[in-house]
Order: sequence, then structure tokens, then C-alpha cells
Amino acid sequence: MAKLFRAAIMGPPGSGKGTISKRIAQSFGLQYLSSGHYLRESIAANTEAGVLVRTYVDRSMLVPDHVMTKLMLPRLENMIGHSWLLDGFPRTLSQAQALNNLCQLDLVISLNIPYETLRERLSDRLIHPASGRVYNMGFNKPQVQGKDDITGEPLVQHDDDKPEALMTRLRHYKDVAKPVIDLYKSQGILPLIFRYRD
Ligand SMILES: Nc1nc2c(ncn2[C@@H]2O[C@H](COP(=O)(O)OP(=O)(O)O)[C@@H](O)[C@H]2O)c(=O)[nH]1
Ligand SMILES: Nc1ncnc2c1ncn2[C@@H]1O[C@H](COP(=O)(O)OP(=O)(O)O)[C@@H](O)[C@H]1O
Repeated sequence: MAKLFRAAIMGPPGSGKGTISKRIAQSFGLQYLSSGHYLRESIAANTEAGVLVRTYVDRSMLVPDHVMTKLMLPRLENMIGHSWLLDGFPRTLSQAQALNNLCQLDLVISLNIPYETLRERLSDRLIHPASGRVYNMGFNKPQVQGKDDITGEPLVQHDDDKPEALMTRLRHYKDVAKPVIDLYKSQGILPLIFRYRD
């Protein structure tokens, strides 16, 4: 049997995690697993956990670690025989430790993007809230302006993507991600990837 390959991608909001990881997963035949997707699924199912999750996601706050690990770990256990790329999990040290107890990652990709580029990308980002599909007015335009390609439903800009919220989000990302990055560096699985603006 071919060796399994398991990777995670990290980066600040707007660094292109969702966009690039879908492309990497497709090119290399990996399953693309996204915490945002599982969270939206749980919100849509309207379970007790989903109702709780919604109160955090609606305010763009991190869902508590114990809720997150309870959501993610069983799904990852179900993927035991697959190679995958994980986007959005782990975000905190506690999540990374919980994941370590389940499996050893082979690679962590950390996107490091200049502030100006993040600002431009996020100010042009449009989202289809129900599916999480992401567009960009410059880089990846919807076929019809302001409408989702698949459902035709309206696209929205997150208040959080407006430049005034970005600094706070970036600072928060750096504080939370640093111990996770340090852990993966100490394990020798995190080479730094620097993507310049195009
Ligand atoms: N110009 C440009 N835009 C990109 C690139 N990668 C992603 N984007 C756009 O930048 C925005 C943020 O990307 P996204 O994948 O949502 O980032 P995430 O928050 O890290 O998951 C979206 O509007 C993307 O369409 C890129 O390489 N170049
Ligand atoms: N690993 C995680 N830990 C805690 N909360 C998370 C995690 N992943 C996603 N979330 C929650 O889901 C929301 C949407 O996540 P995501 O789709 O990855 O978008 P973004 O890249 O804008 O944060 C986040 O704002 C956060 O509330």
C-alpha cells in the first residue's frame, strides 16, 4: 500500500489557505478537509453542538478547543486510510496537541503573506455564506457579478474582511498561531513558504 500523506495548512486570514489547498489537494490526489466546512455542516444540522458553534462563528470568534476537537477528531479518524490536507485545524496549541495524539502530520505549510497583499485580497473577497465558496473581484471573479456560480444566490463581504478589522485579526492570528508553528518547527515538519503578491 502507498504511504499515506497528511498535511495541514496555516496562515493568516486572506493568505489563500482555502484557495491554494483545494488546488494542491486536486493536483496531488489528497482529500481536502476544512474545519470551516465541518462547522457549517454542524450549524446546518442545527444540533445542540451546531447551535453553540453558530454563536462563535457568527462573531468570527474561535470555537472553544473542546468543541472543535470533538467535532474534528472523529471525522479525521474516519479518514484513517486516506491522504489528506487539512485547512483551518489546528489553530491553537491545544488543538495541535489533540491532533498529535491521533496522528503524526508529515508536513505543515505556513503561508506568510505581506500585510498589503492581505488587505487587498480581503477587501476584494466575496463569500457565499451557505457553502463557504470564496471569490475575489480581481483574482477569481464570479461568472455573474455578486452571485454564486452554483446557486445564483447573493455573495456577501464579511464585515471582518474590511480593512479596519484586519489588524486586530492579524494580531490575534499571530498570538494564537505562534506556539503551533513553534511546535511543528520543533518536530521538523514546517518549512516556511513565502508567497509574494502576483
Ligand atoms: N491575487 C490573488 N488572490 C488570491 C490568491 N489566493 C487567494 N486569493 C484571493 O484572496 C482571498 C483570500 O483567499 P482565501 O483562500 O479565502 O484565504 P484564507 O482566508 O486563507 O482561506 C480570496 O478572495 C481569494 O480569491 C492569489 O494567489 N492571488
Ligand atoms: N480550528 C478552529 N478553531 C476554532 N474556531 C474555528 C476553527 N476553524 C474555524 N473556526 C471558526 O469558523 C470560522 C470560519 O472559519 P474559516 O471558514 O476557516 O474562515 P476564516 O479563514 O475566515 O477564519 C472562524 O471565524 C471561526 O469562528
